[in-house]
Amino acid sequence: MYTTRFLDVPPLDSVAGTVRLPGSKSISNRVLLLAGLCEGETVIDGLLASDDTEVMLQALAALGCTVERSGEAVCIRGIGGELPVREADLFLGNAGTAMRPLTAALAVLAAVHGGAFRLHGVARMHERPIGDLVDALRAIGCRIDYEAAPGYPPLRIGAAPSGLHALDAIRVRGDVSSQFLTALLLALPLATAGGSSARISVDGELISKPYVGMTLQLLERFGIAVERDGWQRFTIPANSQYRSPRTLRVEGDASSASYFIGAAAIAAGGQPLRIEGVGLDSMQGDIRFVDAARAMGAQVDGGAGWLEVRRGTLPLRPIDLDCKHLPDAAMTLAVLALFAEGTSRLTGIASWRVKETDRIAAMATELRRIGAAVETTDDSIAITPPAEWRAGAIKTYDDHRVAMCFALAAFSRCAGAAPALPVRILDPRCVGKTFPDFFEALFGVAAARPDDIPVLTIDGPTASGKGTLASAVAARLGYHLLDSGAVYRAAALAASRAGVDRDDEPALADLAARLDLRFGADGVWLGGDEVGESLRLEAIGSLASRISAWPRVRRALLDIQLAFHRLPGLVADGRDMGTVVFPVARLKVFLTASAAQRAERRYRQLISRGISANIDSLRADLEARDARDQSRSVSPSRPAPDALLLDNSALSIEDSVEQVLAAWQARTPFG
Ligand SMILES: Nc1ncnc2c1ncn2[C@@H]1O[C@H](COP(=O)(O)OP(=O)(O)O)[C@@H](O)[C@H]1O
Ligand SMILES: Nc1ccn([C@H]2C[C@H](O)[C@@H](COP(=O)(O)OP(=O)(O)O)O2)c(=O)n1
Repeated sequence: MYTTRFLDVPPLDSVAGTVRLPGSKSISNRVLLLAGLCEGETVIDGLLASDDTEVMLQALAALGCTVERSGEAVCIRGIGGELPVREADLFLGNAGTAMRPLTAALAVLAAVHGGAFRLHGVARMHERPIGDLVDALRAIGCRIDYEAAPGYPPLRIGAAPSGLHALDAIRVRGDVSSQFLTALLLALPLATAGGSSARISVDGELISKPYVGMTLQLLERFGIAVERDGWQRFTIPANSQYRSPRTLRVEGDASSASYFIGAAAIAAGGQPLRIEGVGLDSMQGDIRFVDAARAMGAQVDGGAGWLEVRRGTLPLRPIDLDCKHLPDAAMTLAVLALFAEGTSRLTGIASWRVKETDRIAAMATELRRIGAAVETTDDSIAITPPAEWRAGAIKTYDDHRVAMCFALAAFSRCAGAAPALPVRILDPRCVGKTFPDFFEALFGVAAARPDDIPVLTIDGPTASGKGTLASAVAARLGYHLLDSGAVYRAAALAASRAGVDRDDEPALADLAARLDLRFGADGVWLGGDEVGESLRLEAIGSLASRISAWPRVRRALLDIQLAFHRLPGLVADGRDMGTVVFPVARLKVFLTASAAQRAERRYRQLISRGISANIDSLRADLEARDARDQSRSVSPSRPAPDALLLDNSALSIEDSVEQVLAAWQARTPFG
C-alpha cells in the first residue's frame, strides 16, 4: 500500500494479464458479524484485509469472539446468542458496514442480556446519519442514546428498561441507506428467541436492493430464512437461530472490479484483461457495472468467478443511467464518462451525499479539475469530457473510491489528450478501506511508454549521501529505488567468492551476466544468501570500483539496472545514472560534499555499525576511488550537462531531500 502524501500515476496506455481482486467489503463484514453471532467456528476464506474489516474483527474480539488468522483464512468462534462481554468501547473508523449492523446487534443483545456499549468512529463517521436505524430500534424497546448530535454517532447502547416489544410492526426508512434495513435483518434473529417473529416494513422506496438481496442470501447461508414480500416487508420467523456454515468463501469485490473493467474498456492492448475473484454469477449488485460498461462500449466475457474485458468502441458511448442499484461502481462510470463522445448522466445517486464524503460534490470538483464540464443536482451528475485535459492533483476526501476511480484519468491518451497527462492522487493511503494494494495491482497490469515513466537520478562520489538521499526521495514519491552501487558491489562480492581475478575482464563479464541478484523487502539476495551487510564492506566497495572500470562488466550489468525502470517511477543512484543508464531522466542530481566531510561521514557510518575504521585511511581510500571512478574510459563519474549540482557539505539530510523534491515538483505538471 502506498502511504505517501501523493502518488503520481504516469500516463498509462494499455492493460494486459490477470488481476485478482480482494474480497468484497460488504460480504466480508456481513459474514464476520454473522459468524460472530452464531455458535461454534466459522472459517472464512478470501476475507478482505482492509481498514473496515479490521475494525469489525477488533470489535468482535472485544465482544468475546475468538478470532484466529492463518494465512488468507480467518476462523471466528462466535458468541452464540450470548453476551460474554457486557461493556465495551468500540472504535469503528469510517466503516458504515460495521457501525450500522453492530448498533443493531448490540442494541438487541443489550436489550435481552443487559450491558453498556459505546460505538464511535472517525470525525466523518460522526457526520454519517444513523437516526432512522436508531428510531426503528428504539421503537421495539432498545435503549440507544446519542452522545453528541442527535441522529449521528457516537452512540451509547444500554439495557432495555422494559424489554423488547412490538416486533411485528418494525418500520424503517429505505430511501436513505439500505444499510439500516440490512442491519435490522442481520440482528433481529436475536430478538426472536422469545418465540415471536419479527416483521419489518420499509418506508419509502428501498434503494440499493441488491445489497439487501446479498444480506438475505448470506443470512440463508447462516440458517436464517427470511420471508420476503416484494421489497417492502420482511419477516424473520420465531426462534430463528444462526447456524454456522462452518466454512465460507468471500467473493472478490465487484466494486473493486469496476476500476479494472473500466481500465480495460479504454486502454489499448490486443489481449483481454482477466479479472479473477468475481464473475457474472456474483451476488453483488455492483456486478451490474458490467452491463453499464457494455452499454458504453466495453467487450466483457465472463463465467463463475471470472471476467475478461477488452476495449470495444472508443470513444465510449455516453450513458444515461439510473444508478440506484450500483451506487459504488457508478463512481467509476463518472470517470469513464471522460472517455465518451458526449455528455453522460448518472441519476439516482442521492446516497452519494452520505457516504465517506459528499461524493456528488467531490466527484464534480475533481472531474472539473481535469477539465470536464460537470453539472449536478441533489441526486444526479452530468459529465461532459474535457475539451482540453489538464493534469490534476486529485483530492480524495479520505474516500477510497475517489482515489481508485480517478486513477483511470491516467489513460488520458486513450481519450486523445496530447500530450498525455499523469494524474496525481493525494493521500493514496485511503484505498486501504477496501483495496490496500489497488495501485500495486494497477501497475501490475498496466503498461506505460518508457518515456512516460519518470526517473530521477542521483549521481556523485562515494559517501556524498547519494544512497541516503535516494532512498528518502523514493520513499516520499512512492517510487522504486535502484542502488546501482549495490549491483556493482554484488558483482564484486560474487567475483571475490568465486576467486575471479579483478583484471580478468572476460571472466568478470561472464560472471556479471549470470549474476543471480534479487532486491526485495527481505534484503539483497545473491543466489541463496542474504548479502546486504557483506555488500557494505569497504573492501567490496573498492573491488567494485576496480571491476566497474571494465566496459564488458558495465554492459553485462545494464539489464539488471534497466529492469528497475517500472511504474510508477524510479529513483536511481550511482555514478552514471544520469549520463549513461537513464539519460532521459527528468531530474538529474549530482551530489557532492568535501572529501573531509565525506571521510567523516563514512567513518561515523562504519563506527555506528560496530566496524572499526581509521579516518585518514578512509579519506585516502575515497580520494583514490574518486580518481579512479572519474578517470575510467567508460562511464566516468561526472555530472550530466543538465544536472542539478548539489553540494550538501553544509546541508542536513532533510534539507537535501526537500531541495531535491522541490526541483522534482517544478518538473511535474502539478506545480
Ligand atoms: N546531507 C547530509 N548531511 C550529513 N550526513 C549525511 C548527509 N547525507 C548523508 N549523510 C550521511 O553520510 C553517510 C554516507 O551516506 P550514503 O548515503 O551511504 O552515501 P553514498 O551512497 O553516497 O556512498 C550516511 O551515514 C548518511 O547518514
Ligand atoms: N552506477 C555506478 C555505481 C557504482 N559504480 C562503482 C563505483 C563505486 O566506487 C562502486 C561502489 O558504488 P557505491 O555507490 O556502492 O559506492 P559508495 O557507496 O558511493 O561508496 O561501484 C559504478 O561504477 N557505477
